[in-house]
Amino acid sequence: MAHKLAFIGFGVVGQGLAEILRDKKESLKQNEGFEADIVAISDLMKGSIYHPGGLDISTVLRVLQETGNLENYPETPGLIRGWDSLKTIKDTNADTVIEVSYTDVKTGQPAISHCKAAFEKGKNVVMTNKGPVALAYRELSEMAEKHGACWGFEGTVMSGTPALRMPAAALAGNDITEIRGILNGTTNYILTKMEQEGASYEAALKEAQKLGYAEADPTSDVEGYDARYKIVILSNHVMKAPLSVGEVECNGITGITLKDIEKAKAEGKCWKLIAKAKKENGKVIASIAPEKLDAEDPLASIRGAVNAITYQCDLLGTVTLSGAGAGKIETGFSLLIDLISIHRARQLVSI
Ligand SMILES: NC(=O)C1=CN([C@@H]2O[C@H](COP(=O)(O)OP(=O)(O)OC[C@H]3O[C@@H](n4cnc5c(N)ncnc54)[C@H](OP(=O)(O)O)[C@@H]3O)[C@@H](O)[C@H]2O)C=CC1
Ligand SMILES: N[C@@H](CC=O)C(=O)O
Repeated sequence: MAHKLAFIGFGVVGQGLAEILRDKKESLKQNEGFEADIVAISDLMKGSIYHPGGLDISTVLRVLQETGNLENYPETPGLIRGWDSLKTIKDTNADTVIEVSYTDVKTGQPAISHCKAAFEKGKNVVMTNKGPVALAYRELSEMAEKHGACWGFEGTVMSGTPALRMPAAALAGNDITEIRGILNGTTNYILTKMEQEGASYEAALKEAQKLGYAEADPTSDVEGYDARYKIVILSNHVMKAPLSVGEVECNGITGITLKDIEKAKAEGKCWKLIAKAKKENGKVIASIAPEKLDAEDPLASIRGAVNAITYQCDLLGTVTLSGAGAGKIETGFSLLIDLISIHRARQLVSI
């Protein structure tokens, strides 16, 4: 049976997943037995459409590209327009909510309410929005479990690179005692552009925004708040150690000038925004701060919007993973892998 999806938010990442579902429809069916219908999309400014029988993805994407608004989706018998996010979550026939609205760095809202509304209805949530995972991990995990729903959030850390799934699956049994990484694509892109091309901070940030890497409010990226959310998610989910956002010391890259970068380069070093979490006496101590790295540091060679993370494991030693940290298709893929996992679990249950 095809999964029925409702999108809350339909910006860069939402459209990325829609493109993947359009372009890989046949191979996903053939290789995974996976089929999905987008039944609803509710976006703040781009409008809202719902059809219980499914929307035509190619038409959705074309209409949006040509007119910028979903209200121009052609009239079809049974089509409903104008439902807000909560009504879409509660009252459509979707079994899974794709939460890709913006990340609010202070309250995590309205995305936390979106998750709660979905779980109360027994609906799965798959999301790249970091707010709910960083601010309400425990409450939402318990709620999902209580209502028999799945909660996927691979894309909240390092986009589609399996920074959460890899340790959970392949490093299970290890005690992960320390995590260190470059977890924000926008800032790494900016620092790389400044270092390699002498670009100004402002020009590099503008490019990162154009490429779809930056947050709706890029202050989140450059001040380190986005990386702070990610280290909190890693601490709670991967290290199984409760850590709240307020406990993480946080400094961004706004104080780093072209002159600092040139100076580091002359010393054979480079500036990176480093996220760290370390278990100490049963507690996790975490921080976000720019660091001047030696060329031999494994994180020094990570360029552009690529991210990297090192897990210190008691049984396996040091394991480093690198890959995309942001981007339309890369992050769209993170939602797809969560959906495929739900699909595989559903298959196992029905055997
Ligand atoms: N871009 C990336 O590479 C990555 C992004 N993320 C996260 O994924 C999420 C989506 O990112 P991205 O697609 O880039 O962001 P965008 O800003 O491109 O898209 C977010 C969309 O959500 C809409 N929106 C905001 N609030 C609501 C609401 N209450 N109800 C319905 N729609 C709403 C916005 O509407 P409108 O603009 O029309 O007002 C916008 O279209 C964010 O939380 C981000 O932190 C995570 C990993 C990587
Ligand atoms: N703005 C974020 C997007 C992914 O989380 C980043 O640049 O890493």
